[in-house]
Amino acid sequence: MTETTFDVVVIGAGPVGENVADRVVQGGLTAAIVERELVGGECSYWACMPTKALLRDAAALRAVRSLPGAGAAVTGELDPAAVLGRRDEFASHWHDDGQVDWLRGAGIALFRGAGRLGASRTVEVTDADGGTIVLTARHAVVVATGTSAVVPPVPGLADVAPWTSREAASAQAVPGRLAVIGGGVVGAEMATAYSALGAQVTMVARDGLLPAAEPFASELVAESLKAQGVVLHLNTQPVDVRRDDEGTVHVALADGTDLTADEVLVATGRKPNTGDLGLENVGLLPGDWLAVDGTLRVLGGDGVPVGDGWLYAAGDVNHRVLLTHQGKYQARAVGDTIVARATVSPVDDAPWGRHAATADERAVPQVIFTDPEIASVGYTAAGAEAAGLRIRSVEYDLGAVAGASLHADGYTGRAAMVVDEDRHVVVGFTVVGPDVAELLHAATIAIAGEVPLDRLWHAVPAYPTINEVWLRLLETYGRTA
Ligand SMILES: Cc1cc2nc3c(=O)[nH]c(=O)nc-3n(C[C@H](O)[C@H](O)[C@H](O)COP(=O)(O)OP(=O)(O)OC[C@H]3O[C@@H](n4cnc5c(N)ncnc54)[C@H](O)[C@@H]3O)c2cc1C
Ligand SMILES: NC(=O)c1ccc[n+]([C@@H]2O[C@H](COP(=O)([O-])OP(=O)(O)OC[C@H]3O[C@@H](n4cnc5c(N)ncnc54)[C@H](O)[C@@H]3O)[C@@H](O)[C@H]2O)c1
Repeated sequence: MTETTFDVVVIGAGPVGENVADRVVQGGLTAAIVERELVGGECSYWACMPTKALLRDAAALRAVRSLPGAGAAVTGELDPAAVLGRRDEFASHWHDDGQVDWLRGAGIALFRGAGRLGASRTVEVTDADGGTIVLTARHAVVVATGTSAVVPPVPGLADVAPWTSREAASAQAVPGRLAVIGGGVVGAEMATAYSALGAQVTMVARDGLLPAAEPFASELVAESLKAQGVVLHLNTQPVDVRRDDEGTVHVALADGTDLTADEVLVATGRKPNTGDLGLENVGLLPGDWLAVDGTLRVLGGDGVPVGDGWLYAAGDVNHRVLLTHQGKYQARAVGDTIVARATVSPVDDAPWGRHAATADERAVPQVIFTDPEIASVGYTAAGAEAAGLRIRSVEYDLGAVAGASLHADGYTGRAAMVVDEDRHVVVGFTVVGPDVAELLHAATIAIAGEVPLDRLWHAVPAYPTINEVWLRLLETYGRTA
């Protein structure tokens, strides 16, 4: 007979659900995971990995072409079919056998089907044939069901079979003309990728390009996209969309412009996968984001944990941070918390404690893989001021750093360091430029470690690396002691 009672039941086998289940099993509990599509989730098949595979070849080509000797060795153009083929490998050809093997090896029971919350501590799983099974959790149910793309209610848009991030990540051919609606991270990365793959790309960015980034970083990406031939329509939005008999999509914008394209990508944000999760059975509204407390227990409308605190939510679905690495960080914290509570051990949920996901508020790193790349962690200057911090922000021209000028001819980039003037620690860092992604972790450590500025002077960057920008930023700020 199939076992149906486990210490922990996790709904959603994306990167976050997998890590929660693994963590509780490592802590000595039993775990089941419920998945309605592919084990590995959005990130593995339709988000992080395939989109970065779409971007990587063009980035490598740009790097080579920025050097006269190496550039002379490049005699051909990017091969889109080879790029798409390598992307297919990174998406495991949309098969999850490898991840299922990993679950088995980790001692996690997999139930394929859609999970719905039932009465206290139960999850009903409905498989593809309509069969159902009810799982019971002794200690906790964790919702890690992620998000889906939002398609805004623009007249005609839903009828033209628009691409969402899923189609952009998994397309088997490059369209001749691609219209991108949305100037956020998905829109900017996919405009970069498809433009390099040969599409004529038009972007509609209602709130400007990458509005959450430092303005100098967004501006450099906008300039670069334009230089690549991408047409940007900023601060306007589509008001009507239709596809004609020849298959061409017509997008009418609020400013009176009419665009034409072969495909239209909608990249206007995400909604939580909670519409059919049985939230009504625990007193919550279907379709809502799941609000959580400091240990990621789901809160009811009264701000009190649902039931006696048996329901948790981690990853995108709790709306804290929509990034894989941050969701996996939450997974480690929530997994350890569930084990601690199950074994009646102390829970350390004080800031930076083992069971608190404090970095979600203060030290979230992100790399946007545009050309140039934007790497940031913590606050932007505007974000810090909005949070009420007394800050000073200093900037430095990255092209003036010896390591950067060596890295590529005509290297263009910029960095900013946001300092909390009351505590003399770095609370934000942004760098934009070619190949800056791998620079980021030093800043993450400085912010999460709250390293005093005086001590940062003793963290000497090697010469001649791009990391010397740290020294230049400190010199621009000036010594405090
Ligand atoms: C195009 C794109 C590119 C991105 N690139 C990056 C990047 O480079 N770096 C980064 O850090 N983040 C990136 N992200 C964000 C990243 O994909 C998410 O933060 C991450 O996938 C969240 O993980 P998760 O486990 O919470 O949810 P998901 O990965 O969405 O997994 C949730 C899983 O739950 C399953 N599920 C949902 N409902 C049910 C149910 N009722 N029953 C059973 N199973 C269910 C789903 O099928 C899915 O497998 C990107 C996002 C997009 C859209
Ligand atoms: N490299 C990475 O880390 C990476 C890559 C891709 C996605 N992600 C994550 O995925 C999440 C989703 O990304 P996203 O780009 O879909 O969302 P987003 O929230 O970053 O951007 C959506 C954009 O769409 C615009 N918009 C909304 N409605 C619109 C309309 N009707 N017309 C025109 N524009 C409209 C908004 O102004 C906004 O700038 C992000 O939170 C991001 O963290 C991360």
